[in-house]
Amino acid sequence: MLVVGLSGGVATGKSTVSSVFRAHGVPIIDADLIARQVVVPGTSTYRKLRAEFGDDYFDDEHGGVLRRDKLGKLIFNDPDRRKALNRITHPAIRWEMLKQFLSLLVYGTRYIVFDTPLLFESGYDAYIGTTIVVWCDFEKEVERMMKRDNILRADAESRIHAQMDIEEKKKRAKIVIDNNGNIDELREKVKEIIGQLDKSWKPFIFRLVFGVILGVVPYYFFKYLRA
Ligand SMILES: Nc1ncnc2c1ncn2[C@@H]1O[C@H](COP(=O)(O)OP(=O)(O)OP(=O)(O)O)[C@@H](O)[C@H]1O
Repeated sequence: MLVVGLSGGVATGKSTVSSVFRAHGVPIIDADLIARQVVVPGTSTYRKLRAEFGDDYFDDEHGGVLRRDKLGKLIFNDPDRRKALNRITHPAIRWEMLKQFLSLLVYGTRYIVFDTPLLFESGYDAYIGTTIVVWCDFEKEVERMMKRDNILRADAESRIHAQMDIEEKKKRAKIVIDNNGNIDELREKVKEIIGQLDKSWKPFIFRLVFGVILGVVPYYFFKYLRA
């Protein structure tokens, strides 16, 4: 199975791109969604977060849900608290991603999209088949974020600056999508990429290599046991 990593800047259009893949029947592993799911009340990650950050960061009038905005502000300016958050949440996120990946592997999907804003920062790009970066000009990125999230320009700009430079991401990507046009143009570009991926031999090669490994490893293992 070919894994297609999808990344970009903040509000450059990743979700819009992944929705086109989804509509085409391609499974998506959505890192943002998983990051939200692992901290819902009742999970062990939730309990650890509550013990670490205290009741102020949880909204008990609404089921005790995590106050993401408040925690986001805290960790934005405090690297130690950010490390504490990552130490608690990252193992759960990685485990959930692995579970989803393995179930899709068993299911036999030709390729999947792994949608994660921190694809390059996390170093996952080194392990996956191909990478897509969707970008737009800084000014458009700021405007789209301000409109979608109803935030001030200064907040939008600082969120962009907190991430890896988009030019660096573009350099490291195999496929770069320019999202300076309108949404329909973006959708057309994604459909073209889907057409190329559908024709690609890469998923077949990945399956062949995986199949060989699955056959060869047990063969030598049992040979070794019998010797
Ligand atoms: N080509 C476009 N023209 C106009 N608006 C767009 C375009 N592409 C995306 N948008 C809008 O910009 C906003 C951000 O897009 P989207 O949510 O897809 O970005 P994202 O990269 O997934 O964001 P995030 O980094 O927050 O996860 C949305 O409101 C979306 O509708």
